[in-house]
Amino acid sequence: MSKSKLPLQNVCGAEKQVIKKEGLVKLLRWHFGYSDFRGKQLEAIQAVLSGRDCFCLMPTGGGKSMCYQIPALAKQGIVLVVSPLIGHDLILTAPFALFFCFQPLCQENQVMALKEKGIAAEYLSSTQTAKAKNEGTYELWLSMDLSSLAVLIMGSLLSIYEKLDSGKPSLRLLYVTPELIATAGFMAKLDKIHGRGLLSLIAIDEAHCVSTWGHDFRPSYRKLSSLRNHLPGIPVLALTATAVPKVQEDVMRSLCLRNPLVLKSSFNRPNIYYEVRYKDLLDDPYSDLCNYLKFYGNNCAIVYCLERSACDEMALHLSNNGISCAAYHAGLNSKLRSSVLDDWISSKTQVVVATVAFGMGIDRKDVRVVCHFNIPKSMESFYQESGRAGRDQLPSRSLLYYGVDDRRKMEFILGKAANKKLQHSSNSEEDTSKKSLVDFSQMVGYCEESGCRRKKILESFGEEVTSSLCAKSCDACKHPNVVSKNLEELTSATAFRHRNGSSQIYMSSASAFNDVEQFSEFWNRDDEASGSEEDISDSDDAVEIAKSVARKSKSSGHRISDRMESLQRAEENYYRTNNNQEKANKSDKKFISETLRESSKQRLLNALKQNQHRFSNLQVDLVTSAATLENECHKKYEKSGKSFYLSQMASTVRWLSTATPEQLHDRLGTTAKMSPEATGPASNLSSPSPSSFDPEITQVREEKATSSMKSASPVFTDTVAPPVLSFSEFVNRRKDNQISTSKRQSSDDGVTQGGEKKTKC
Ligand SMILES: Nc1ncnc2c1ncn2[C@@H]1O[C@H](COP(=O)(O)OP(=O)(O)OP(=O)(O)O)[C@@H](O)[C@H]1O
Ligand SMILES: [Mg+2]
Repeated sequence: MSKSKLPLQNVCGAEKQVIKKEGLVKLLRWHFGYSDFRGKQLEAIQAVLSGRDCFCLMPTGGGKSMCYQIPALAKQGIVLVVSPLIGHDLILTAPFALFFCFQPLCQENQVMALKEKGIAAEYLSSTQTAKAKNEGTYELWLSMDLSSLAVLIMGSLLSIYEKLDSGKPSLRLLYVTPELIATAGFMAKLDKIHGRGLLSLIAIDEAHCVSTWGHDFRPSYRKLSSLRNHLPGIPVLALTATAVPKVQEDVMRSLCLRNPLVLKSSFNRPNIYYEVRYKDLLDDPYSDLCNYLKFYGNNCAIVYCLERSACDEMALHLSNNGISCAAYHAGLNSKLRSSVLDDWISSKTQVVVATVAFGMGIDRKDVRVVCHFNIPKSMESFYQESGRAGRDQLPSRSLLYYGVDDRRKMEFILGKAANKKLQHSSNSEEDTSKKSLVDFSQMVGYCEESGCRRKKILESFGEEVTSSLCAKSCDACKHPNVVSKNLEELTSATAFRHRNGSSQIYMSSASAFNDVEQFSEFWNRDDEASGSEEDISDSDDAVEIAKSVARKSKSSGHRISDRMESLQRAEENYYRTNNNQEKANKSDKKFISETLRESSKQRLLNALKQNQHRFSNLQVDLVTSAATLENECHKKYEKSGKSFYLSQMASTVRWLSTATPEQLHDRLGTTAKMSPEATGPASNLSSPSPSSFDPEITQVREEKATSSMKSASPVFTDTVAPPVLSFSEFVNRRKDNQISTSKRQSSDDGVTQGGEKKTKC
């Protein structure tokens, strides 16, 4: 509902004087309905209103936008808000991307929300796209040659420019992208507006993007450094939620802030409970996640996976288990993405399974669970992504599934990216290339070291805290015994894999990663101007999505406490079972139950089904094959115990995702036959053979087809099958490994943080 304006003179008096709190609170209440300012909001607002630069670090969902929205209402003039594009949201080549660029949803979203409140706000460029779409001219745009297109776009921009040029523009907030700032035309416009004394503040949101040391560096942000000299006398407000001390300094220097007021709130998100579960110790991580999500009924969740194909597979698995969910990633066409998002925002689906490209600018406040099914690339990314939970400040959860193979895979990808960067960069950039691996090691520490998880997050941002701050709201503080038991098991169960060559799966198959597109959604952002097809949000999506967000986002607050209670109970049960199991294990550590064996067979069967498209030339009965593989593991590890059996099981499941038909054939022995056309190399794997007809396989294919899934998982053509060692071989290797582990630990002692024992395997 539109509201009349509060007279500005009552709020903001003479320049360079501290603006009284009462007047600002009045604006906050009047326009936004909030009773008081949060955290450092008031200080930031007062600083910029008095003409001072300000660097403001506030946690995710902390309310940074308010720090420039209130000044826009309290003082005459226009507030220029710069915020980034989403990942690779450009579909056209650079020059036209400036105009066609798909405005961050946060801009669209914020502008619409502000307009609904009667606050005059605009964003430049995608307004034209939206208009064109509404007028049915969008298709026409796409078919036009570039010069006519440019003329048309420039014409459309004029309406906003006209507003800016009018004697006394009523505009309060103007949202733009850094790319637009870098153009001579727009800069000239800004000069004019500034010359007429109409610019009151420059706000740079997500300011960490300016730093090559930040987790989300964007070259276009670098160009913002010229703003300070170009527009003298205008205060600059830099805002971010994720910047370690080094990045903070880099941001302030790069943006040429002068004597800024530096405001740092704690990064702590007290309403988020942090937990890590270990894939290598779970019978079936997929089922575990299913059970976890089921406790939430219809609550809202995001599950992040590393690859698009993994998103598809996970979404299929969750759906098959009765969870309403859908996959969302850049590999889907824009219509499908739009409808997936629409359904999630309107609560038609409960869970979105997505790559990390999903989330930025989607201000759904009531996300109760954020799950990372693969380890994120850095603590900053993890904080930002997990921070999408509980923006309404209500209890929420972050759950990370950690797997040793995932860690190796990520190390490989980051290493490869760093090498690639080094080849194309100067020596001065060498440090930043290596940085990604250093950042990642922090994330590994979060998973593999004991001690409070919250403390680790906060310390990674340079914040010193005591564990008591956590108040048992992470698994390590709430269930320390279970966590240390898990870490011990993880160490012993995976130690031998260090030496038996399983890491070769990634190291020897570098060619398999040539399909970088698979991963570029999370690491290739510094390539913005390339016009990559990695557009997670193209124009029509952006407009529709933002509208949906504004229209349909509804909180289900009153049901949350009930659900949190039931989750609490479920969690207690989980740990009780775990504790009981620990006791049971003490009495008979080696026991591998029939139930466990059955679920292992099922797990192998699922893995075979998921990878069946690559084994299409192999004549096998899937159920028999699963049983053969399970039996092989059981024979070898029956006497050595459950952990080893589970570890081998996990290893075999992963091996199935990379093995060639020949390798599987060799391992299955007489239970499998190669069809005649399979005698050549793995080149014909993707063409289904008529002889491979199997109703079960066909059903899986159909399911995949109907859900528009792509069988895009990378094919590792030269993988090495992990040998199933005999028990004596295993013990010998383990002994060797323990010796090398103890050597490594003694050399590590000097660098172990906080006196905590390292449990890296
Ligand atoms: N003083 C306040 N009192 C209550 N709610 C507030 C206050 N200030 C902001 N909010 C609300 O908090 C939510 C998060 O705000 P905002 O989007 O500005 O967070 P942010 O710090 O920019 O987060 P992110 O880092 O994720 O972008 C919004 O719904 C906003 O309306
Ligand atoms: Mg924000």
